[in-house]
Amino acid sequence: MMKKNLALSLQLKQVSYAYEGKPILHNIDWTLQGGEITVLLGPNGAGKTTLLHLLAGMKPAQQGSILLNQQVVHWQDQQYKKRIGYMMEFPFQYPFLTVIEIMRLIGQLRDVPTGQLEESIQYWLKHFLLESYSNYPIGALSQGTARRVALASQLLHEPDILLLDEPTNGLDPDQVIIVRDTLQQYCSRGALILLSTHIMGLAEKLSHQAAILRNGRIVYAGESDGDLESLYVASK
Ligand SMILES: Nc1ncnc2c1ncn2[C@@H]1O[C@H](COP(=O)(O)OP(=O)(O)OP(=O)(O)O)[C@@H](O)[C@H]1O
Repeated sequence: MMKKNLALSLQLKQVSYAYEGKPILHNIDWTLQGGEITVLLGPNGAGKTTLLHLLAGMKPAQQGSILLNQQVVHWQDQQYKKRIGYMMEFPFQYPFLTVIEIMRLIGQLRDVPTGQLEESIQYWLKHFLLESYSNYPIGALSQGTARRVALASQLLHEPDILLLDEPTNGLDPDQVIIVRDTLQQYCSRGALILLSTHIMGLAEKLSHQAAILRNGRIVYAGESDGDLESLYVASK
């Protein structure tokens, strides 16, 4: 069993968010810890992606704040962003770039030194069985392959906070296992991992902590060693 990394925490304090006046997240109070995988569950439209956007610094919280190790972080803080890997639900907007091109681009944007970047790219390509696709355009890949590229791309700068929006969508069972094992290994180094998923089996196998978001409110947050599905149903 991995150890908690008490030196790393991410906290939402009274965070609210609305789209065009329509409230989506309501006064969220929630703390995530390094060395743990936390899973975020909730029905379609509950606000999971919006919450991940706020943690990734893609947009500012309209009320409340986000704290890294008890210090408030500004949503555009570049030092904060360098510590984050964010695998989005629909990750790639550049279908004509090849796998290696997109990985280089993302690594460069994250300031990974060139030599280290090439080494890291080769490591993760091999790890996710992607070597034979390195010169394929992203747009020519299956959904599952593209998602593995997306995850590999977010690990190049070795972030200690990893946010993942439905990371196993479109993956076959073998690939789900590779992703699961990768996240467990990565977490055991002390990283903080938060993923949203609709797949209860994955959530139960993978996570240490779980939260259930319904209508923009966290209705459960705690350890996920029990029967998450029953908890989920009971939280309606
Ligand atoms: N850019 C936007 N403008 C207006 N409304 C939005 C925008 N993005 C999301 N919403 C709305 O906010 C609500 C929450 O969306 P969000 O994507 O955060 O939910 P989710 O829990 O991730 O859903 P899913 O499980 O379907 O991915 C939804 O009602 C959605 O329609």
